[in-house]
Amino acid sequence: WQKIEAEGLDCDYAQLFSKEEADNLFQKLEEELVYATGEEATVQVFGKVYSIPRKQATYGDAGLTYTYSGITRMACPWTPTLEDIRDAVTRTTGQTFNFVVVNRYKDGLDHMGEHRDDERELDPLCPIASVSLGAARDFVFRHRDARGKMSGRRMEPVKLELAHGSFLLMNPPTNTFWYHSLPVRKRISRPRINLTFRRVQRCLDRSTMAVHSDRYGEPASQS
Ligand SMILES: O=C(O)CCC(=O)C(=O)O
Ligand SMILES: [Fe+2]
Repeated sequence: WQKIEAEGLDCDYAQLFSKEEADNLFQKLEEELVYATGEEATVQVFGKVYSIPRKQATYGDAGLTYTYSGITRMACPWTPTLEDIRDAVTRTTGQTFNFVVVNRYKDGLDHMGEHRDDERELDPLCPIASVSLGAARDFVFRHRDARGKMSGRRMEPVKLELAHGSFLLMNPPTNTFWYHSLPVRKRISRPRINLTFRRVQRCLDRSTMAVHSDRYGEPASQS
């Protein structure tokens, strides 16, 4: 295990699967997973609709939904491979998860803009567990007070590479103080699948849900 720490940032990183296991899981997920299309493959930013620069799917326990960037996603029922990975993550962390967000990046042009996973329906005490399969990609954390020209503080971003078969545990309060992104990397031609296991609380009053506007994918720094 590798501990990744900064002020308000607390993560653990490890190689969870061997290359053979990870190859096998990637292949099975390519066969099993169905990605969102239509309105579910879009985000809304200040009322404008954008398609996301990657493919996305949500799986989890029956009846769970998850709202971000103005769109409510229904959980599809767990697939056998997602259950296997979820159970491996639970054995490693001692935490249970009822939901997973899947992101598939077809190559280095697909990316995810800077955001926090701070939706109201997430259990704030539960870490977010991120499993990466396929092409290794850079992952960047930036402190909320060190974003943009007018930022009050100079704090170095925290950068790491998420390898094939790797596991990143983002512990509280990381998601309160740090934004994260998966920047464009033009030289990468192979696909990557990322799974973020979460604990979602049921039946939140809609009026208490945060509406998010910063996840649609830009700006992304270039390699
Ligand atoms: O692909 C990744 O590693 C990041 C995914 C992510 O941040 C998210 O799903 O919220
Ligand atoms: Fe995220």
